[in-house]
Amino acid sequence: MPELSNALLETLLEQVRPLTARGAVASYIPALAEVPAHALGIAIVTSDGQLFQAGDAQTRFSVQSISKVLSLSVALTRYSDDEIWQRVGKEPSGQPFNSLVQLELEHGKPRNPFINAGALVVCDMLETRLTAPRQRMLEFIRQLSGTADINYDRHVARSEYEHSARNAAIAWLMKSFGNFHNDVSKVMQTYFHYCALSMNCVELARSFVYLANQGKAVDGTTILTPRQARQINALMITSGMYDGAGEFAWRVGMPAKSGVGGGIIAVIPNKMSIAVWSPGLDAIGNSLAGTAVLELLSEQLGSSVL
Ligand SMILES: NC(=O)CC[C@H](N)C(=O)O
Repeated sequence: MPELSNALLETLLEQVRPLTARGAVASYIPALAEVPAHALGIAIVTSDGQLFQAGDAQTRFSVQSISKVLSLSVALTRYSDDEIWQRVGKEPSGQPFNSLVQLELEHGKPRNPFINAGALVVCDMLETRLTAPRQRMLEFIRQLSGTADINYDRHVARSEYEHSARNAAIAWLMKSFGNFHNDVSKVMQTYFHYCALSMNCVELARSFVYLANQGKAVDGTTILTPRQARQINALMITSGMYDGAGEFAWRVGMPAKSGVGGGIIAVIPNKMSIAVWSPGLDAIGNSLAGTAVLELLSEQLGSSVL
């Protein structure tokens, strides 16, 4: 296995760079379409704290659905397992991330916490038990990343709120089944702010080390139990890439979570956390070049979980 180095990561980025021209930047949230389409970055933080990076690893972008892992993690510290899993499932959806069809058929219980419906239920739970859920998330991510100036991109959050018909439909449908307890627009605002967290690859890779390190953050603090960290990794393998989870597992073989901002966070348990960013998306909404970099990396390292 080759040694990890910044030079190795540079080489991988150069190999996939042509793909940055092929993906489509998300435009259904207008503010997301304003990003530089050809950006490409990667950062790795190993479980013993080494950092490797290449390309646009220090440019912040909208983490979008990567935040669904963070909100679930906070929920796991405030709710018992039973309370969470009676309201949201653990199965892959096989459907687009913002689909309504399955939700109607399954009586308002989302398949998993990593599709929009599931994350909205998790935000609804946080709204019930936290006095200031937005502030709590900022404190959480600042602690995980060791970076005090991480913030929400209010322009992106507002843009999402102005184009929220589908998420609102999802939330109201769940409310009609009794699986949504708080005010819909209040919870959506929290959800959109979480999606609008603005972070770079280095900050993301550092933050998600807790999933590679059995629940312990970079600074050694316990965030989750080893069992909870393993369970989140399991959910990421089966549902982190939406209806592309099977293809992604086949190509890359790592637990991962994508966002329509073009970021992907991936984990090799007990070894490292990896953040990649390239805004061009495939038809499912996963970063095209980002997936390709992770595929090359897993081949190069000969190391994945599968
Ligand atoms: N896949 C994503 O990143 C989707 C998140 C986005 N904020 C939405 O709700 O549609």
